[in-house]
Amino acid sequence: MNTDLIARHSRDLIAAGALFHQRGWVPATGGNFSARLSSDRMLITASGWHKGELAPDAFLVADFDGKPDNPGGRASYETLLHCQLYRMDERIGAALHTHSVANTVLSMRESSIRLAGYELLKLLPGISTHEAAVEIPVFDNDQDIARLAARVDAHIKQHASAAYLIRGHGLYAWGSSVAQARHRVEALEFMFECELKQRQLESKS
Ligand SMILES: CSCCC(=O)C(=O)COP(=O)(O)O
Ligand SMILES: [Zn+2]
Repeated sequence: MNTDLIARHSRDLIAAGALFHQRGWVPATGGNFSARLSSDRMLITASGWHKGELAPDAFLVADFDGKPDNPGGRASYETLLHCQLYRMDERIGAALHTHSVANTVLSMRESSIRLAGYELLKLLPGISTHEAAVEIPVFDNDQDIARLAARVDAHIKQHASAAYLIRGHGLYAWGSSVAQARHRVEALEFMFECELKQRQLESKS
């Protein structure tokens, strides 16, 4: 296994966790992170770690069936959602999952979140102007992660998507690298906060 790549991904994912924790997007032990290592392996957070306090031993290597190389390891409970992304598109290099107030509240109210007119939309794939709109789909939560991953897979293969929400749970976003996935999470969380504030203003007027 490429130890340099593991070290670099671990460092970048630890930094992402610290930033997300500072922003309040990964409370308690919520959230999980991964980065591609090869055509059939990823580095993924072990289950139950606080994502603001990750250390190099918080990660394990697993295949795209979610099976850890080290049989004693316990990968994230949501590992199959990461596997779904890496299997779907070989260009995906990292996937990040957050549990923010904004993404959770919005996901409880609507079946998809329309983001339109934002400059930060340009962080999402294929968008080069604020004069654009994207629909972020919302999937019903499910403790059966294999079943949830199958629903996500079927939908995203039909309707290309930059990210998705799970109702009452959180955001999944991805990119070609940890840096790109992190920038997309930051852009999406910013736009979700704007949407939440706009709805609050609308409800007062
Ligand atoms: C304690 S939050 C419930 C599990 C969850 O949604 C999550 O994102 C963290 O699970 P993990 O197994 O990856 O720590
Ligand atoms: Zn979660």
